[in-house]
Amino acid sequence: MRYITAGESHGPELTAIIEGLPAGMPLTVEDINQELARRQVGYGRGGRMLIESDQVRITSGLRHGKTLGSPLTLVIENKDWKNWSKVMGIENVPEKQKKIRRVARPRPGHADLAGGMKYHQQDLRNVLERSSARETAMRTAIGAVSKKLLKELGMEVAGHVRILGGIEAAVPEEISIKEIKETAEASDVRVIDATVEQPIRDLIDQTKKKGDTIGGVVEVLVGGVPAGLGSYVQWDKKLDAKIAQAVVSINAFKGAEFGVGFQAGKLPGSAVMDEITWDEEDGYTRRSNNLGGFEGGMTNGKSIVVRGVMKPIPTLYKPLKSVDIDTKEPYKASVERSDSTAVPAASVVCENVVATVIAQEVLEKFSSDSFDELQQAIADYRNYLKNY
Ligand SMILES: Cc1cc2nc3c(=O)[nH]c(=O)nc-3n(C[C@H](O)[C@H](O)[C@H](O)COP(=O)(O)O)c2cc1C
Ligand SMILES: C=C(O[C@@H]1CC(C(=O)O)=C[C@@H](OP(=O)(O)O)[C@H]1O)C(=O)O
Repeated sequence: MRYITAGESHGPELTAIIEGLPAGMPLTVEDINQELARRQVGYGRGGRMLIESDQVRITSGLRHGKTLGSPLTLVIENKDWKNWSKVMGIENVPEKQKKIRRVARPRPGHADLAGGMKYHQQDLRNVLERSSARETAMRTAIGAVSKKLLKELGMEVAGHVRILGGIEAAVPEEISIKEIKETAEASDVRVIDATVEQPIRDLIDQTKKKGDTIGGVVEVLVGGVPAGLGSYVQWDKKLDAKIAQAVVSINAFKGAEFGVGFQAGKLPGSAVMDEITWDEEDGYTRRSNNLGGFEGGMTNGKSIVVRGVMKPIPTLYKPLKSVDIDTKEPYKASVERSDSTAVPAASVVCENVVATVIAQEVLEKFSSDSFDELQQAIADYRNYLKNY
């Protein structure tokens, strides 16, 4: 399965084409819209989320609720476009009506300056329009399709906020598929929970008042994943590495860790490796899951546990020092309307990019021209693993 996304933050719409889905997979617009709505939650977001109410339109690849195996095209309208059409000027705008809203004072932490240098742009709006995290709405839509595929094959993906601006949330010690199912069912609540808690709201309010921003850590859990997805035979076949790339590709994400993660650098081997056991019912298993479900770049049958760290939002209402690219004089950075924090939304994005990578891996490993063929192949493989 491969895909490409397109669209500017204040352009008319976001688009994606996904190719390589099996034919005959059940899918509805609601499966995707539900996920898009989850991404829009969270206290601390700016005015844009009041304008958008993301809904997908499917324009190819689906017929009467089932995929056709042909490219699936997804479209999400930017409601804000109507306020920006004269600034964006995609269609011919008469000279007199043109608006520019040029950005010439790059924001530290954003793509503005490096992007302007690289693409020879003197209006940094030409950079920020595409580098904006608006694009994560479409990656969430693609993830929703992936999640649907995984769910039909017995794999659950859930995500939640672990840390927001230094305030920590609790998680279950041992993670099993049952717990992930519960987490998935409760995940809307848990995603919202992180910011409905008064101390966190207070922190966001205070931060906003100071003109500052906050980041955090999100966690994604994937249960029901069979052992043997990914491979050790070549560096670019390692599934944990592919997931790490997907996580760090989310705007503002600066790192990924699995299981005990960076703590592994401080712990003895006895507290990190997951001892192997066997029983009649399940075959091989482990009592612990310190390695987050990966050994040798392959899933080992335990739940995948991956965390990503999101830096604070770079646009500050109390702007940081920057330089005007015309005069080279020191100036405060430009301020575009902005979020104070977007960690709860980003946890939904993280779930969805992880789901996409796993779905791609499943489709690569198993016969998948048709969905029933894929279901059979996974059932046979699970049976094989049990008897190994
Ligand atoms: C859901 C989400 C919402 C975001 N909202 C904003 C925002 O309102 N203002 C802003 O400056 N950055 C925002 N960001 C972060 C920037 O898009 C990001 O920092 C920027 O593109 C530079 O990329 P980098 O941080 O990965 O280097 C958001 C990120 C995500 C995931
Ligand atoms: C539009 C979204 O996030 C945007 C991401 C973003 C950025 O710089 O990354 C800046 C803001 O855009 P605007 O300037 O239009 O308010 C956010 O609202 C979204 O999440 O759908």
